[in-house]
Amino acid sequence: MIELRGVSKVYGRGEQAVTALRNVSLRVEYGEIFGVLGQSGAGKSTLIRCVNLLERPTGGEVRVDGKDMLSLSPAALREARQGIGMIFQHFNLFNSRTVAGNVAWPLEVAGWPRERIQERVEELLALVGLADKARAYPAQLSGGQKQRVGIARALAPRPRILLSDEATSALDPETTRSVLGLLRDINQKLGLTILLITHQMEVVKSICDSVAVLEQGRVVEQGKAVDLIARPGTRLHELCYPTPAPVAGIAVPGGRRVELSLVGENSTQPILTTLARRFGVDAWLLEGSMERVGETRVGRLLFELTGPPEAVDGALGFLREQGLTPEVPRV
Ligand SMILES: Nc1ncnc2c1ncn2[C@@H]1O[C@H](COP(=O)(O)OP(=O)(O)OP(=O)(O)O)[C@@H](O)[C@H]1O
Repeated sequence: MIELRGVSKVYGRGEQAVTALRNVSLRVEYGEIFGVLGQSGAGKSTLIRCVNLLERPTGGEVRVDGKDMLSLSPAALREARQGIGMIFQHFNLFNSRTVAGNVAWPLEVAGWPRERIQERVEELLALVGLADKARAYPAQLSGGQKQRVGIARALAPRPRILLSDEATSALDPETTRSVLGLLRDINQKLGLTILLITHQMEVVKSICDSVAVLEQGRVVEQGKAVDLIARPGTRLHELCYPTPAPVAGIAVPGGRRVELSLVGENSTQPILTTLARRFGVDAWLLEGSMERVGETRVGRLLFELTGPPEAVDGALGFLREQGLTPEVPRV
């Protein structure tokens, strides 16, 4: 488990001082994939580097597996870092080493015997689907393959935690999907806790269990990804479903605008026809989508209801009874 409590980070001093993190608190549970989403300059890299102390926070507390990282001796910190792997946007591979040599590197540094290293490297290359590339050099690999080597190298010393610093930002959408699939796979197979930073909503939607939104060094929202995405009014919901200008301009005369989030089982009900049949209202669909957030189906419908006011009220009451909490947003 990773816990940041009131972490701040200021680079430089006096007039040159830049505050990168302001009183950041977050908690990553064992075995989950936790995403930190933010725009460029929000402080994401600083935050993730504060976990393994590649950056030392200016204030606050960093706990990893219950250990107070800031109070560790240099030797104890080196040992703690063995339990925390890291992968990077630009892979950071050694170009003069083969794929196998790159994966072996942390094990050589840790003093593993040669035969065990070879065995472990073979196991890892099989895990990331690169068993046939052991003797290739990074220059001979695609971006996705390079990131797989990065992942194998990070996993070599059997860490319990993996930090991912924009690991898919330099990859095309299809390769991104396959690398994210691999991360989800190792998360499930190895019970690895993953903390990742990203500016891509797609990354959050496809693999994150929990998420924190970082803006100007502050966590402005934190929780389960599905809950935040499905709840109108949250930052994540707005980022997922920005109301397009043409829809904002449409108004059905006398209509009540309704935004409905459908999660899990609710997403499989014929909700609009039910409203029409039971209450005699008309539903004018403005926008709708249905997608997956992790393993859960999440849908969103934006529509206007028309009909006698009692019928429309009845329809809204029915939606509330179903636990669908219709929100009526501003037009
Ligand atoms: N070593 C440093 N010295 C001074 N300022 C820094 C340093 N590293 C980062 N900063 C500043 O801290 C703020 C947060 O930077 P950080 O790199 O953590 O953000 P980020 O969200 O990761 O951005 P990006 O997505 O562009 O990498 C920025 O204003 C940046 O200019």
